[in-house]
Amino acid sequence: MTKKRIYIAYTGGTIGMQKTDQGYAPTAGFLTQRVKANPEFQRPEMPEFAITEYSDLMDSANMTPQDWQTIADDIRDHYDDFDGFVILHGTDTMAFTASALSFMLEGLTKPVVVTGSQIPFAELRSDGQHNLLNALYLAASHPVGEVCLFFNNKLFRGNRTTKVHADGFDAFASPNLPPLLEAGIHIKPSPGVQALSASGPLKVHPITPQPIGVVTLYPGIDSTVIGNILKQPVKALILLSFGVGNAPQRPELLQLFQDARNREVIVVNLTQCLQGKVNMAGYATGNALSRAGVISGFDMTTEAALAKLHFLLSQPLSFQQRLEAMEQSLRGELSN
Ligand SMILES: NC(=O)C[C@H](N)C(=O)O
Repeated sequence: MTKKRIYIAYTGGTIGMQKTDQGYAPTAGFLTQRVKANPEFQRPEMPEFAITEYSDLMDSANMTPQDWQTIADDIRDHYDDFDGFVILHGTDTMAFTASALSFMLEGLTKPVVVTGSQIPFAELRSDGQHNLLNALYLAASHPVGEVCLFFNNKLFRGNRTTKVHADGFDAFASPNLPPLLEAGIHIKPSPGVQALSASGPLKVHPITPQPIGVVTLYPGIDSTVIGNILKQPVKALILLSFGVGNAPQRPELLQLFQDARNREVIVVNLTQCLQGKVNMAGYATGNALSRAGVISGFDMTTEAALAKLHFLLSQPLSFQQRLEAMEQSLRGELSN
């Protein structure tokens, strides 16, 4: 049987870092050489793979929407020649990149698995070898046609993930959707969780930087704080509200949201709780937001909503079309 071929795009992150005087930083050539020399990656059960190391290896804290575009274009350029894709990426903004790629890659029928590590590949007790080995193996043996994130034995839908641990191996969670697969002694799907199924062809959408505000509500927050964010040239605001989508019911605050809507600024309501979804019909304090033109983000993560807003604002759509798309599931990113 011919072996599957997987394309590895190495963008940077701790997985390939070495210690420097200023702390960990990526080093050109180092990870690629270590992976190729590691016999585990050459086992007969493993797929063939090719590694492309990006010229500007980065700590993912430095990633921008232009970098999301570079990765998406790279996948497009190699799409026909490979059976699946593994993106090696820093963990800090991995959930943002996985979310952005999910929107940019429409009609995906091959797996794109984003992974990385908390300890560099070359160090003692690194989770890098384990994560990369599993990501490669799953991309070849369990080919789901969607953008996933693999970390610590779980394959998640990428746009459902969030980084929840700064220094533990269990760094990612998918609070509102169980993992697609869990890799224990056996590799098992989660009951009731269906992978996405597109029929292709692949279409890569452009994404450009967009001015988007994010504000976390807190008791007694002054309306001018929010008013000032809305005064900037923002095109959208993510409101991280209380509970099922509640905010202080103050006339001047509600007026700010109404004015934003009239100026065609998208205001999306997400809950600041880790789990559960926005329901603005639940309480008068949430209902007032919806009457002021705030739309629901349901159970999207902040990362998914931020990436989706970038995506929608980068497409030639009307304000109304963007509002509607925000409240619909485009790539399995929300349940409404
Ligand atoms: N574990 C990591 O990869 C963290 C690193 N700062 C990054 O995001 O690139």
